[in-house]
Formats: sequence, C-alpha cells, structure tokens
Amino acid sequence: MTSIVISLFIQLLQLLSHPLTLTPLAISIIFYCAWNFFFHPLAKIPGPLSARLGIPTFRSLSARSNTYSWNHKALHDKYGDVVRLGPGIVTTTDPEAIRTIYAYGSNFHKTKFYSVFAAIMSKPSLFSNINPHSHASGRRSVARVYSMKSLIELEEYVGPCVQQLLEQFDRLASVTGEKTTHRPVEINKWLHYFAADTIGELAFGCGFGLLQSGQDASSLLRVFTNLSYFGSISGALPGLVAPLVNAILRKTSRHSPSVISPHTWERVNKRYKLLAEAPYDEPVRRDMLAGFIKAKYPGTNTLFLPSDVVAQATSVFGAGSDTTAGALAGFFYYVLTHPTVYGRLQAEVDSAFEAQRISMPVTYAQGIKLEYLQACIKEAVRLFTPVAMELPRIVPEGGMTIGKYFLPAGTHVGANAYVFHRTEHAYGPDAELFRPERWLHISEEVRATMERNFLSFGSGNRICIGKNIPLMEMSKLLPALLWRYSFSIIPRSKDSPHRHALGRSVDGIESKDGPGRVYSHWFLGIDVRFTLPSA
Ligand code: HEM
Repeated sequence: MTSIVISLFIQLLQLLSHPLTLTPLAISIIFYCAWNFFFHPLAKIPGPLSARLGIPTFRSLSARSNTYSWNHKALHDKYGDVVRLGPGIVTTTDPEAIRTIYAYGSNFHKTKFYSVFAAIMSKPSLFSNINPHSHASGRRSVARVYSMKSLIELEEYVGPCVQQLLEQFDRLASVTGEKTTHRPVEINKWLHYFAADTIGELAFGCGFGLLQSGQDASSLLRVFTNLSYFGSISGALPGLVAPLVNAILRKTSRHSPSVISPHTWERVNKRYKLLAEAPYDEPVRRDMLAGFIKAKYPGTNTLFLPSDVVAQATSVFGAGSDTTAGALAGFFYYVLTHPTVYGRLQAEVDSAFEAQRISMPVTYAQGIKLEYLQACIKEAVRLFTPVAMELPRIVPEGGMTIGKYFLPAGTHVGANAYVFHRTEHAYGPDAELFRPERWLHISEEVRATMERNFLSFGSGNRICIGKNIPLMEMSKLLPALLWRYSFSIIPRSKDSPHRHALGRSVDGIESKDGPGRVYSHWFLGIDVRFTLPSA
C-alpha cells in the first residue's frame, strides 16, 4: 500500500514539474493569490500576508507549533478588532459582533472545522456535530444528564477521586504533619489523572486507574490530547484536505486512537450486563452513564442504542478531561505566581476550616461559599482559557457587518476567548492582569457585563453543556489541596520534563529558566512541576 502511494506521489510530482503543466499551474496560482489579495470580498480586512493571499496556513502552523493563542493575540494587537485569518476566515474581538454570533437562537452555525474532532469518526459527538437540527434534538435528548439536579447526584462519584489524589500526594510528599514536605511533583500530570478518572467515574461508571497506578499505561490521555491537536491542525484546512490530513495524522500517530474503543465498550457493556442481572428494585449508580442508557431518541420512545451510549460517554471524556485538567493547572499556575493572591486565598481556606465552615471531605455546597476561591477559579479560567482557539461559525444569509467591514454569507467568523478576554473592551484596562478581586464587590450590572463577555465555556446554543461539572470538581478539590499542602512552583532544572525546550509563559514569552512550558493548540496546557514543601 505504502509503495503504491509513494509511486503515485512521484508520478504526480513528475506531472507537475512538466513545463506543459508547470506554466499554467504557476499562472493559476498567481491569479488565485492576486484575486484573494485585491478582489476577494474580504480583501480589505487586515491580516497576515498568507491569509490575504488566500493561503490557509496561519491556523494550522500555529496549532502545529503549539503557539496558537499568543500568535493570534499578536495579530489582533497589530490589526485591531477584525482580522482575516485565512482566505474566507475572520476573527473578531468586537463585543457587539461576538454577542450576535454566539447569541442563543442565533443562526450562526458551527463550521466544518469541528467535523475532524470526533473521537469516533462515524458518529459525530454533541460537540463535533455541525448539523444544527440533529445537534439541537441530540442536545435535548441528553439535557437531563447535565442538569443541576443530576450534578448534585454526581457529586458522590467525585469524592473518591479527590481522596485518591490526596493519598497519592501524601505518599509523594511523605506526610510529616498537617502540611507536608519536600519533593518536586509533576502536579499537572496528577491533575490530568484526577480530571480523567473523575470523568471516567461519571461517564463510564469507573475511573481508568490513572490515579491509582500513577501512570497512563495505555496512553489514553495522550490519544485524546492528540485527537484535539490533530483536529486543530487539520480542521483549519480547506475542503477535503481537512479530513485527509486528519486521517493521515491519526493513522501515523504513535498513539493510535484504537486504544479508545476497548476501554469504552468494556465499561458500557459491563453496565448493561449489571442492569440486566440486577433485581428490579436494586439501586444502580445514578451517574451520567445511567442517564445516557435511559436517554431516548428525540420525539420517540426508543432508547439509545449501545453504540450511541458509547459515543455520548466518549464525547464527555473528549470534552471534559483535558479542559478540566487545563483549568486546574491554570489555577495553580496563576495563584502560585501571585503570592499576594495565594496568601489571601490560603487565609480564606484556613479560616473556613478552623471555623468548621468546611470540613474534609469538602462538599460542593461548602466550596462554592468560599468567595475568594471562586473569584480565583473564575479569574484563572478567564486568562488560562482551556479552549484557546476561536470557535468558528458560518455567517448566515444577509451577511454581517463588523465595524467598517462587511462579511458576506458563508464567511467563517469566530472569537477566541484567550484573545478577547485580554482586551480592554471585555475586561477593562487591566484585562491582561490576573486579579481575582475584579469579580468581587461589583454591582449586578457590572457582573452581568463581565459574565456576558466570559467566553471560556463558549456561549449561546453551543455553550458547554457540562460547565457546572468542572466547577463542582474544583470547588471540592481545591480547598482540600490548599488546606493540606503548601505549594510552590520550582525552577526548571536538569531533570525537569521538557528540559530541552525553553520555558514559556501563558503569554507565550520564552525564557531559559521559566518554570513551565505552556502549549497552545485547541487546548491550552502547561508542563510544570511544583513542590509540596513543609509548612
Ligand atoms: C473547565 C472545563 C471546561 C471548559 C473550559 C469547557 C469549554 C467548552 C467550550 C468552549 C465549548 C464550546 C465549544 C464551541 O462552541 O465550539 C464546550 C462544549 C462542550 N463541552 Fe465543555 N468545557 C469544560 C468541561 C466540560 C466537561 C467536564 C464536560 C462534560 C462532562 C463538557 C462537555 C461539553 C460538551 C458535550 C460540549 C458540546 C456542547 C454542544 O455543542 O452542544 N465540557 N466546552
């Protein structure tokens, strides 16, 4: 097979390099670029030269080099609120336009960019489904699984994961007292295990043993992160090139997506078996998997087929694992690099424990009442946006105008939370600063505007349906960690992971001894080590 592909490729090159082919090809390319530059309906919109010449490389290359967010921000800093990012692709930081694009009931639908993100290519997930009708009915079918009532029921399945993480940290830190000790810990790795095992508990009825074993033996997490990485590189390419490049990336990856299926089917089949064998009145787990098994196709009385149950649960894993891990790592990154914030937060948590307003294991109801903790979470997710590319939508019939530019129907338009949240229009002159206080003691009116500009979970019809779940997880986990340990970021050393690459801050600034290395494609993440020093 490989030799056939190579020989076809060589023949294609020979054909292309023949003068009879080469001349018309070169002329066509020149015409194409000139038309894009001078006559395309978006020609007046500023942007990188490649985009203005009709070459769709900016997004793919930035995603590929893990530098997406700050490259994208640099373009908006240079060109203003409206930037042409590819031949027919525009991004904006204009609040008014963003409100229109992501309004509830808006007819700006998802673009094909999303199609290549599905973990199971034959079945679009709720996230990757770009058909507005089947998406809307699919979302209705599972809405109950994500409701506030279900969230309260899910809390009991998060507790054991918190406990396991604490046990592992105790072991790593070799506990000496209430607050513990010495060793450098790749905390982001453990937070990722926590996020993934928790999603396993919720969506598949049991974790993946990551917290217990301390390793991702089957590379499950690597595979899911890669799916998004490959999606962000290929999804930005035009037409049929996108699925083709995506298929090649998946096929040639060292971590094959084929590891997903045994994990998912085994867990779902186990639950069906349990249900079939259980006496009628025996209580079963009331987790998300139970909800998917009970879900019905829209407008019918027919239960989801097992393959749809697997697809839903897998999509929860894809959407909820790296994102939650990123939010947790971002929280530590910002809090620990801002000692005054850390001090104030620690004081809040300590006094709540001492006054017995909260106790171990921390409940969601207790955690949510810690005002400063909640402000820190919100502020961390505002700046360390776990999803860090624009959320592209198709401009509907009639087109749209942003400032002085007209975008005809069919243009792909979107906003990137990472970029928008750092603008003055969204969060004022100090928008780029980590300042949790901005969320405290403000009028209802100001809060409403800040919330409206908060895009970390998306907005409108396609807003993150699971957004309360990470907030519940974080409200339970973080007070427990802060109470039990004193954290600090340790400088990179010769035994740091990724020690050969320069450190890189969340603003994209590289330095030899920056403590961590932030990477940015569809997801924003960080490789950084912390220590748990004795108090
Ligand atoms: C901090 C954690 C999270 C962040 C920042 C986040 C962010 C997002 C964003 C930005 C979108 C919208 C994408 C778009 O419009 O293109 C989204 C969609 C989605 N998220 Fe989350 N997410 C998080 C956690 C979760 C969790 C834990 C779950 C599941 C338990 C989840 C399930 C979903 C699903 C199913 C969608 C697709 C919704 C739809 O299109 O109808 N997310 N998320």
